[in-house]
Amino acid sequence: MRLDIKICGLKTEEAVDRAVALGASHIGFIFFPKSPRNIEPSDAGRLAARIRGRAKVVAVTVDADSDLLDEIAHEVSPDILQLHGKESPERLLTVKAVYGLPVMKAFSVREADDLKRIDPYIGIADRFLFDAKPPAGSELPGGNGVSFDWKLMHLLDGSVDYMLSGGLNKDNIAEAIRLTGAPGIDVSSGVESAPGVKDLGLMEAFFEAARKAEFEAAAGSDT
Ligand SMILES: O=C(O)c1ccccc1NCC(=O)[C@H](O)[C@H](O)COP(=O)(O)O
Repeated sequence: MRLDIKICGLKTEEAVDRAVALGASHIGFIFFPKSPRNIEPSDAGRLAARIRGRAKVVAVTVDADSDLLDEIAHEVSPDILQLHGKESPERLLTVKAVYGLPVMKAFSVREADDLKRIDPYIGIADRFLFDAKPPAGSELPGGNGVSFDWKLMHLLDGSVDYMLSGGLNKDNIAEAIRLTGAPGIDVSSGVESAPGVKDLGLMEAFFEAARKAEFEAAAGSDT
């Protein structure tokens, strides 16, 4: 299976076009006003229209109310909703029923016990995203550019579908793929020159490193 690569927090036509040209499977838009990557639903809708059908459009929200989700559904027509707050399993069931969309539930991880928190969501979330815990004082639940101990992923049941996230960049992605065998990876600040500003050169280097590591992992598993 080809490795899924999600680039998150895009705000410009140039960045969206390049990410898809580089082979991004998922493009994430952030709907969280405190984030430097926040985007208005109408602007995200225009960017999403450029790439529809070529990459999955992911709407990232944090404990969003129904008004915001309605607006996103109407303006953006995302393929996937990423819930990056403290949404309960019941909230996921409601969101899935109302919008008829797959849901990727984000969890922050520091230690083994953090992975147990997914148990009530199994069979409800369509996919998980494992991110690092935000540093003390951060107002953002994601996009902090910090990693967690990737070896913890070995504790997961092999049937759990997930994206590995948190502090990934061109220099560490090969090791992250090698250690985890993750089916998907997600990056935001590791391909930025400043908070919220995507760097096309860093994006290219990230893809190159990730695809090389993917190839090497596949070659290794054949021998
Ligand atoms: O990126 C943000 O600003 C953000 C804000 C609020 C909730 C989620 C957010 N990002 C979600 C993502 O999927 C990021 O790609 C993920 O946290 C990894 O970010 P990074 O460590 O910067 O690569």
